[in-house]
Amino acid sequence: MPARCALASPLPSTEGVAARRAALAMLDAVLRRGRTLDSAAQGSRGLAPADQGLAIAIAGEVLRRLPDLDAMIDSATRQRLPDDSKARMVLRLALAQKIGLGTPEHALVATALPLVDGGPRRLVHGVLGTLLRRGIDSSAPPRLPEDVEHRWEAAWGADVVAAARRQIASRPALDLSFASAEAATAYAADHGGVSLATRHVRLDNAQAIPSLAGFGGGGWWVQDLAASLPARLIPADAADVLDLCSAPGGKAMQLAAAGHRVTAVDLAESRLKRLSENLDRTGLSANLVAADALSWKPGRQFDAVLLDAPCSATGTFRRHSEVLYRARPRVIADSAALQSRLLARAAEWVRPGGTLVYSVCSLEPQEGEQVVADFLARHDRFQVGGAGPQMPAFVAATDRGFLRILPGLLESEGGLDGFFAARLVRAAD
Ligand SMILES: C[S@@+](CC[C@H](N)C(=O)[O-])C[C@H]1O[C@@H](n2cnc3c(N)ncnc32)[C@H](O)[C@@H]1O
Repeated sequence: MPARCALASPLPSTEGVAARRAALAMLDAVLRRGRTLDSAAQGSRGLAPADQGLAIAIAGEVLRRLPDLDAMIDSATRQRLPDDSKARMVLRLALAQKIGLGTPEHALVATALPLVDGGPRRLVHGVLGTLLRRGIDSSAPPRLPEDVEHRWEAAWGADVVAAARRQIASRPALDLSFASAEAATAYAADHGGVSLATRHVRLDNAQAIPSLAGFGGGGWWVQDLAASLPARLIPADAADVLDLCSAPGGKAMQLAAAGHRVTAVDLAESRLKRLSENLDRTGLSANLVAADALSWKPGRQFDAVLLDAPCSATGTFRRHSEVLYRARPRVIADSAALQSRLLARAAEWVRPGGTLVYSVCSLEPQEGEQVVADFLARHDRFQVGGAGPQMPAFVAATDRGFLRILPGLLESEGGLDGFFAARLVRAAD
């Protein structure tokens, strides 16, 4: 039997309320105003670090479990609460803490009710009490939003959707990319990590990144293993490489560490500043250019061009679950249109016989396979080049020669972000 909640006497303390209030503000910014959780969290910088961390954790749990939380709430109300009503938001917050953070029931009630003071306090109290008394079964992995499940099932099949549900429920491992292969192997051995590819180490720990061994030394940077794959498509002998849409620079650092001469272009000055700081920390170098890739003219062609285009980022749904709510069909279509323009532009800077790599951290075929298929239909001097010799063995090219990383791959090792990449080779003149 589930424990009964002492609903008649919620704790009088306001301890923990500030964190919940901040979580509420973050969710409002994300769900109503389309912000990312990272940027919404900037608004709570005045909080004590522990409270801010708790607020982000609670908001993250809500975003991971929203469809299930809403189904629970709807099962306990006679009239459906509007999606953006405060009562629904506060109930989501409380239930997510119960399921995802194991918060005791008396603390849930005590921290939920002050959030609706002067508002629907009785309603929230009643619904929460009903649900807690009924008992919350969270044994099944969370469902993704219905439209996303339909879209991904049509594109990738039911098994991939089931794997995505399992992935969103679990905390992703931390992947580090290293400047040197030897350093990665030694780090994995010394710090209990696993190396799943050259220059890669996966750590299964939740330490803050700056407190990890070697952070100050700059021998590594944080980069999901899937995000490290596109740079591995650049041929080792390409001396002069253009990295378009480069910031914050995970791929630029890989390229610089592999010995390529890198020109890194990005539109956003603030993000280029982060790239510059990342290069400083790692002791790597690249020529940085703040420019719009759609209009910038480099004045020469390159041995290889990497275009890691802006996208819906739905492949990062494990760590940034809000992407599932932002990636509406219109957003995906607009994004695909921009990607097509950027890819056509990038192709102009590839020398005859050179390589063009296109990538997106998206699970939408419209932004991956479709963009490249449309490009190839209009650019007969480019052909698909396949996975190439630097790819880890667990990655196989698809029938069309593309790389497509889906939920379920390496699941027992902790999985990867969803990703798409294609290596295109320009015919020699
Ligand atoms: C997916 S992120 C790139 C991540 C980066 N390649 C890395 O490995 O860290 C996309 C980047 O494209 C940049 N961007 C968007 N539109 C652009 C444009 N028209 N020209 C240049 N950069 C652009 C954004 O500022 C953003 O930094």
